[in-house]
Amino acid sequence: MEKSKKKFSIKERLLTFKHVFCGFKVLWAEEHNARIHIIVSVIVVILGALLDISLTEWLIVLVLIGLVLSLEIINTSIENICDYISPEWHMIIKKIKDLAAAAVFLAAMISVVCRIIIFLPKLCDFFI
Ligand SMILES: Nc1ncnc2c1ncn2[C@@H]1O[C@H](COP(=O)(O)OP(=O)(O)OP(=O)(O)O)[C@@H](O)[C@H]1O
Repeated sequence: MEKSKKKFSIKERLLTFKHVFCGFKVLWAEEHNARIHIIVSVIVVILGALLDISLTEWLIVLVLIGLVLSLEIINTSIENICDYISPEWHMIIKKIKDLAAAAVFLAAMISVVCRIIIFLPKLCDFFI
């Protein structure tokens, strides 16, 4: 049925969460880089609570966690599409996968720099 003619259903909306959890399950099971991002994110949130970072700092930390994890999910999705349409080596597939990986790397590096700016002075105050 055409999407615009479908009736709105809360049950169907709730069922979409099932697909979301399947996505997270695949990510955790198949993507080792994503596991590292998730574990580091949990550590950063715990550190944020322990070091009592400000509201603005929380917003920056949380937005960057969301950005990096979302890009990792999109990267995984792109990799899967590539593997499906072209299991053999291809120059264009290489370009597509490298670009998607570069997007995750860029966000992860910006995130690392912001975390250093936010946490390093607080960690120094705490330990010194
Ligand atoms: N079919 C292909 N054709 C050309 N190059 C490929 C192909 N598959 C993988 N590559 C190259 O190998 C790299 C790693 O691809 P792979 O699919 O193994 O991702 P990965 O090891 O899971 O990487 P990531 O750490 O970004 O998740 C790609 O960035 C690309 O340069």
